[in-house]
Amino acid sequence: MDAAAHWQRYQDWLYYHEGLELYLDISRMGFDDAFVSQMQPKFEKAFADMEALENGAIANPDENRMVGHYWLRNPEIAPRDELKQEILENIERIENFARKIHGGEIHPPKASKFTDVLSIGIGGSALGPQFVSEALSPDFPPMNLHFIDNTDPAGIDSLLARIRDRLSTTLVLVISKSGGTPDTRNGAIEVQKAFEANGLDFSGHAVAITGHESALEKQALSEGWVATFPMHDWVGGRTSEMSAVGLVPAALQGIDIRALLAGAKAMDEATRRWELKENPAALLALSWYYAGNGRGEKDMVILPYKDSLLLFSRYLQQLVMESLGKEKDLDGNTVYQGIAVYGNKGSTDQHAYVQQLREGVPNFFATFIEVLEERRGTSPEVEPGVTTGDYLFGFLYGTREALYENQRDSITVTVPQVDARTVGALIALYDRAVGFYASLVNINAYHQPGVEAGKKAAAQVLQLQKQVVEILQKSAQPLSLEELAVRAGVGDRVEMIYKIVRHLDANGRGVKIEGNPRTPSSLHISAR
Ligand SMILES: O=P(O)(O)OC[C@H]1O[C@](O)(CO)[C@@H](O)[C@@H]1O
Repeated sequence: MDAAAHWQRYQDWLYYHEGLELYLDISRMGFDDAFVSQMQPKFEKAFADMEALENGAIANPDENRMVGHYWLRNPEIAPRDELKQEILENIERIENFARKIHGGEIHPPKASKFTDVLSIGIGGSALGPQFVSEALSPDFPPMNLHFIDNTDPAGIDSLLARIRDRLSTTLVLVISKSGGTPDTRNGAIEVQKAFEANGLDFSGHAVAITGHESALEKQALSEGWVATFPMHDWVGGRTSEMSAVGLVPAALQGIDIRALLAGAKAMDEATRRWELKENPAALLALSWYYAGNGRGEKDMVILPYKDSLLLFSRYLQQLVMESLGKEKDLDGNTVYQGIAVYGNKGSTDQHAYVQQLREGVPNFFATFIEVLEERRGTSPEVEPGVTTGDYLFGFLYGTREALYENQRDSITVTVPQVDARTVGALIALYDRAVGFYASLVNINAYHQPGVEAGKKAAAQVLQLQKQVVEILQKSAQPLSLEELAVRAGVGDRVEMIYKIVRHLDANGRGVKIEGNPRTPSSLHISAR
């Protein structure tokens, strides 16, 4: 294609949202008109599916649930009046809560004001708040926000060490839709113990954001925690940023949650259009389908050229991969769907993996995110007539060109600046695109059956660990791994038994291993 044809294609496919001043350019994806015509009927179905979903259909058939995150930013479209009222009241409650916390009206038991927020949650109960905080936190926020998003003891220690001096003025958010996720529960228990060890009453510091009647809600109510906020069963974890899950931490950090919701609402309106070219989420889904032949054959590399959008790829990783990574389609056929997502930020990645993107295995398509505003205020020159922002801009378009020259396709999303409205719009753009893509490939985007397998297997490992400890404590002499496995009734799982005793030994947990680690079969295991 020559330069004039490129320019024409750019104009033919350019999407622009006037209110949001957002551009979407898919002209560097190599599809042709025949492909678009062939996709048209699939899109008719995707638009119809989405309309039904927004109207309250059971869009998540496996869990028999409505999918209502779109109502959160536009309560007017909620299918029932009581839902609408509840959403509106919650937003007000969250704003009032943040105001009272900031003003000291709600304060810690032993101090006049909360200074810090510690958010404990994982997956959808962490990634949205982390992304939004990184993108939008003011330089000097009214409260510092910290996260525990793993059951990693060293990670918890490190965080607690950093806030030790301010524990007495730290507000703890425990965020879990199910209220039973072990990682989150463990974090909460350890933090509660840290409070107690410092003579502090945890319940006077703790807030629960969780589903109705979950174990977490019951605990919060019975222990008299500072507050509880609801997470509705019609909001999925990975699309919960605009529920209390995202809004409470954001409001506490001083982020304009009304603007976040307004940006998402404006994008939702745009992505309700049935004309493919007028619907940015449909254009994204079309591009993804084209890139990977509707089978996820190419990975999605997300490259925001802006430090504050660093966590966007991590946020999208869960949104896209947990939603689209499915073994079965809606008719029960085995399809192994999904799109792998990774990314970091430009131009930093230019000095890391862009080498492979340009010259290596062509198994991806890139998405550049461009922010027009360099910074608030003017930029000094680093060379005559050139700013650091010019370099960032040059690197983005240079990389886009270099990739295209080597037959690597890309999408470019351009936003005017990073603010609450644009971030809300970006979140809404991608969650709608995921919904459309799921319809195109006929899968349920709103469940995550695969996650359960790992959780069940982990529970079995912990059960086996208890058994191993008991057997060793009762045994008069050291046992070999094979003997231990047989006594535990799992003669075929010697390797797992080995991993368990090695873990216990390494952590001084009452197990001793003697012998040469190079030949595990020769080892002798005993209770310490
Ligand atoms: O909010 P919860 O119930 O603790 O779940 C956390 C995350 O765990 C998952 O269920 C996967 O294990 C995600 O879908 C979810 O976002």
